[in-house]
Amino acid sequence: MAAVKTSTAAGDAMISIRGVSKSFGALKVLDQVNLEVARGEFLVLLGASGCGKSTLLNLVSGFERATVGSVHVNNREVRDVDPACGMVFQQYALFPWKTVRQNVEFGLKMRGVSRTERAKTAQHYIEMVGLRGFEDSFPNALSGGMKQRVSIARVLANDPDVMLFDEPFAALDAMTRQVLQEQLLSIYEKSGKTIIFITHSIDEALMLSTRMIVMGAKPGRVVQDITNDLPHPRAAEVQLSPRYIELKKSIWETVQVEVMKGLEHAK
Ligand SMILES: Nc1ncnc2c1ncn2[C@@H]1O[C@H](COP(=O)(O)OP(=O)(O)OP(=O)(O)O)[C@@H](O)[C@H]1O
Repeated sequence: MAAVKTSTAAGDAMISIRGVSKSFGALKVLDQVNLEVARGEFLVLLGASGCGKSTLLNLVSGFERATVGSVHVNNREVRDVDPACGMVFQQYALFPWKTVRQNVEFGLKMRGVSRTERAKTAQHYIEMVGLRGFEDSFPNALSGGMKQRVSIARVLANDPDVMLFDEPFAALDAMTRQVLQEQLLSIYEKSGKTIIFITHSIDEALMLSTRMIVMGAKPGRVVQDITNDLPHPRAAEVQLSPRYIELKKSIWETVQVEVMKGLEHAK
């Protein structure tokens, strides 16, 4: 699959997190995180609840600033909310008073893209996520899975360098989740976007990623960095392969140790 091409060669990092620590008052949430994400990589962040995954994503998107260290996206230091990054949240964050088309067009309208051009772009992405026929529907008439597809189309329409996903499928039922995983995978394989994706599901991480980071807690830091070399294009059958099971076992052991440590701390 030509678009799935990552490189960690110096200077080719799309995202550079350098010596980043983050505290909220007295609480140190991240400690000395160093992470380079290559252009076209699909990086999944795993780790116990509260280890700082969302905080790390918020630092990349510019919603938060590091206490120490710096974050660069496409060679530019992140100092504010950055249009180079598109974010998809667990809760859909759609405008309830706008139709599907208006939601998808929103960022383009803000950037002054002409009416014809944005209608064309919105239609392209609405169809890509399988929502043809729902252009004029309002969010409250859509299922959770459909709303999440609108969120994905909206981010894609803005054509960001980086797409950030904070547990986007966590609230969905298992079947819808699998369909959306397959759609996202196919979009990734075609677009070659750089992605950081948070999940609590090791299977979701293995299905989607090219690389997985397990974070430890208190304070949050990187404890395991694994390349996911399962071949693309991926389908559900990959879960039966010996390599899948080997990778799953390795991650599971680390995640389990970190979760147990978290529970000990909480006593
Ligand atoms: N704005 C904030 N102010 C104060 N504390 C915060 C803030 N944002 C996050 N925290 C704290 O930082 C820690 C890490 O939170 P974060 O949401 O990054 O973890 P997480 O790994 O994404 O958790 P989960 O998997 O449960 O979503 C938590 O203890 C949280 O309470």
